[in-house]
Amino acid sequence: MVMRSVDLRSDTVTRPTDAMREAMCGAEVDDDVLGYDPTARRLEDEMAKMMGKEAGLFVPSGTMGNLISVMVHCDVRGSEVILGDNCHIHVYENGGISTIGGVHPKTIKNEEDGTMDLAAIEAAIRDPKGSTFYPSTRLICLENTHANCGGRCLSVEYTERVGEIAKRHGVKLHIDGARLFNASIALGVPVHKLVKAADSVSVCLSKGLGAPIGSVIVGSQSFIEKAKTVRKALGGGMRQIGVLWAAALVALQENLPKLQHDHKKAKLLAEGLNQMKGIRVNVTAVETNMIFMDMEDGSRLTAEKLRRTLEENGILVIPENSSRIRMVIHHQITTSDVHYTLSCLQQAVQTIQEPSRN
Ligand SMILES: Cc1ncc(COP(=O)(O)O)c(C=O)c1O
Ligand SMILES: C[C@@H](O)[C@H](N)C(=O)O
Repeated sequence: MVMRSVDLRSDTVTRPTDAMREAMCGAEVDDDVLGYDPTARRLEDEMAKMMGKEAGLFVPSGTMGNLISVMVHCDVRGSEVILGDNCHIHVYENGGISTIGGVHPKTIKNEEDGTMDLAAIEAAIRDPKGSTFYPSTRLICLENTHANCGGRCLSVEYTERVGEIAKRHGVKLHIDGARLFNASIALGVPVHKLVKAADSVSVCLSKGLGAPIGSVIVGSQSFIEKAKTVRKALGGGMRQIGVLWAAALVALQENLPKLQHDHKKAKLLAEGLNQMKGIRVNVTAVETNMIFMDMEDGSRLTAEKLRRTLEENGILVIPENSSRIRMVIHHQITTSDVHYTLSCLQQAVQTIQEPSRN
């Protein structure tokens, strides 16, 4: 019997569509190290235009996009970057900005909504007069949407305020925009407005947009030229990348309009989960495609028990910790998959909490 499969582990799990595979087969390509792959160039220019920046550069992953951006902005020894203590760059990128980039992190507490307190950001900027002892602050990093805060969106107003602080102190601003398009759709704001204050942005096409691989960093022409050199040094210079970018172009056309449906399905799932005994979801905090499902104390529910039961029903999720599960909606999750997940979870919760009844 073929087991139904519902993969809620992340929006990075999507498979290329037939249209993407077709585009990959017929992609126009060239050596992107010795010159410019024409398909890559087309998408880099298109992304830069969408973001309101001068230029763009393909990178194989969002991790590399962030690392390159930090290394270009912090190209002097003793540089320091201000970033959230729960942001992807600090938590999930192997400490690359320090171990590879040689950049010192100065973390500030991420609030539940993904922001960092504005006063705390400004207070964290080192006084240049103290340069005998202190690292020198060269960059502030934001993350929009904020993955570890449950896909929360940073507003234009907040981003502009951080940009003003950065400008006031001669510091650059980078946005990890892995899911920037989700923020744009959720807020009803074009992406170029969300990143106007940023000197650089890293945007993933391999997340909600459903491309099989790839991110793009955008910024000034001179920033992108330096980024290209750092990308090569990191081994990210690739040859006929048009094969990959062709899929990303299709993803941009096919899936951008679908993000709003991902958000609606996330809300539907969150509301259904919240009805279950022993389960708690902050439904208001579900702004985009991510849901954090918490098990209440005394509920006899654990993330591992639920993960295992769901897996037995073909539903894949990732526990955040012993009493929290993350679920991420993407364009290959149907509304029927959401209902199936809810009914399997309802059954699991009942079985675990009232074993005598079954
Ligand atoms: C917010 C955020 N930034 C960056 C990344 C890194 O992207 P990649 O997995 O392509 O390295 C991810 C996850 O993948 C992410 O969720
Ligand atoms: C786990 C993390 O690296 C990935 N960005 C995700 O959200 O799935």
